[in-house]
Amino acid sequence: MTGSVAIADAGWWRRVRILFGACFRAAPRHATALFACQLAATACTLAATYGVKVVTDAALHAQAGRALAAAGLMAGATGLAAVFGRGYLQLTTTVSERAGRYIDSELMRLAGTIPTIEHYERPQYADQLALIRQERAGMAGMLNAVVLNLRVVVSFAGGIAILATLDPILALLPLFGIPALLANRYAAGLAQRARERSAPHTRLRNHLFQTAASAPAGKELRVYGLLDDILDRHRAISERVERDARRAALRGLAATTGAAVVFAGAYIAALLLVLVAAVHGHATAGTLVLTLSLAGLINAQLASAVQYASYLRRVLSAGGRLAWLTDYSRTAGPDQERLAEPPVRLRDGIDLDGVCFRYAENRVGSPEPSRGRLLPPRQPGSERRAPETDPLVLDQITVHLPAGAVVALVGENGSGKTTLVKLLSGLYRPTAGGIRADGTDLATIDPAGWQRRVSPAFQDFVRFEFTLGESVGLGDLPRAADPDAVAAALRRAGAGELAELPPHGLGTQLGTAWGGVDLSGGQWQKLALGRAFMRERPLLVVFDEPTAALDAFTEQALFRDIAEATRAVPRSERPITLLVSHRFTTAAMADLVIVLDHGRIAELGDHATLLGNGGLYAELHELQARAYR
Ligand SMILES: Nc1ncnc2c1ncn2[C@@H]1O[C@H](COP(=O)(O)OP(=O)(O)OP(=O)(O)O)[C@@H](O)[C@H]1O
Repeated sequence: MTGSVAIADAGWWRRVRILFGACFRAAPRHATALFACQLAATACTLAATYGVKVVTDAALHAQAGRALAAAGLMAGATGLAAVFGRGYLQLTTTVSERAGRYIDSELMRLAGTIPTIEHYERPQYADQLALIRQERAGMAGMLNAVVLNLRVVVSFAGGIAILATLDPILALLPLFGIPALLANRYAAGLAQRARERSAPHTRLRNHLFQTAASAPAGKELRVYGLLDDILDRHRAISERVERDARRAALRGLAATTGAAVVFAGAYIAALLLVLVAAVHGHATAGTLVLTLSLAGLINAQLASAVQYASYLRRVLSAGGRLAWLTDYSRTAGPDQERLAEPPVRLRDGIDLDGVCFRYAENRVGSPEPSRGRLLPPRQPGSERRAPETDPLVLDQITVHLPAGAVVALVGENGSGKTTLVKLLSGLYRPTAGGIRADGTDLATIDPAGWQRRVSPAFQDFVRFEFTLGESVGLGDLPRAADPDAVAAALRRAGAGELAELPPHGLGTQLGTAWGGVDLSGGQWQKLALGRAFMRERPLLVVFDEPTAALDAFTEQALFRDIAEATRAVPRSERPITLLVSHRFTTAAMADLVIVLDHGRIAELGDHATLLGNGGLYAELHELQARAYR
């Protein structure tokens, strides 16, 4: 394990390389042309500025030919600067769009390749991701930011060189711009820190907005009359964010205004110097006009430098987050070289050996190792540091899940069933203890490989608003476009009739937001079940209450079919089937029932034995049976 990963770990040079790499990889020709255009435009602007002196002096000395030629060259240089400037703008748009697309895919890839899901629940990680999403458009402007700063540097250097030829003292003028640059750096730092401080509040504000503006929450908002409450919360949190940003902006403004006054004083002094020299005949009128133009150019560049330097800083700090995410996704995953492939078939089964789990690091307010740092998930062999005070959600779970068995997991709300399912699916790693598949520790098996051999139907399944066929076919991407495979999976999920859903059967678009069809809660659940049936040779099939929206009889029939279909396959070919349900008719079909109570195994055995024991299982069974009588 490489330890914690911090934003500050990514040096400036690395950030530049990452973002430059994105721009040049996304649009190599356009990026090169963009550079050339901006440099050419800058050179033309400087040439046109110097032309002012030549034209003025030639006119005053009645050198009409020289004045006309210089004016013609000036006009040409100005025209060319405008053409290059337009070309530059066009190229900037193209490069930014393509680099933005490239960075978006990179972000999706990085966030999605971390094999476990613990990081999604860590506040610090969520804040960083929210900031990355906010700043991702800015990252694509890296090339633009560099080129604009380069233009400022070239204009400055050119301006100084020309001023030095007029009077060496005038070359000192740009030095008075340094306080402005420092003040800008200070102001940008203040604004950045304010943004980082506000990240959790901004995230909450976005959540409130999404809640108030999204369709799924619409029903409860109306029925419970929650809108005003949400608006109040949104207003309060927004004011807090804005107050912090305003305070930082005011302090920054005070610093940059002071620095601007310093430059204005130097500007006036330079003009007086040339004016006095002109009055005494030591400088020509052309020199005076050129000094005026150059001082104006430098002043404009200075204002731009302040803006562009802060733009570059922002882009680079966003680049730092991208570098952080790159490192985080690399260190969060296990060492690929030491990983084994999952077994082809389970011969013995899955053993849980003293498995403990706590969500310690994910809790809001859990101690941070250090500012801005995140601990990657535990690697094999290293114990996670979790405060002893945090409750264990799973405590000393030791059980053997025999190969080919149908196992039911029952227990009251919050007893740890879903958590156990996620551990078995390789989405979390145990805080202590181990899980072994045919004797091999899951921590040493490639998590992505293991997850490819798990067929899950989760309680909080996703409603993929694609076509109906795609929504089911996603369960096994290589066969996603095979209508026979999709229809068969739907039949196994007890939803064969959905294959004929009007108007286009499997080709029917789902989701009214896309002009498609909406399904009932139960139908959406059956699609999620269908996805779980797509995989051909899973080692573990998990149904984590995917039938909560189905009536008891449908659920019973469905699980009976699943159990029968499983048992029809030779035992050596069967996956382990894990059923999580609150209905005891379902548990009765299992070979083995695990009763969880407050994260511990309360009872273990088959339905008949557990009923005979007269323990928690029998008690809950009796309660439910009474409710149905
Ligand atoms: N992401 C999380 N972060 C922190 N705590 C969590 C998280 N998910 C679950 N918990 C806690 O872990 C405990 C077990 O939750 P789990 O979802 O595993 O229970 P369950 O038996 O599946 O419940 P249910 O029957 O209601 O689905 C609960 O106390 C819950 O509050």
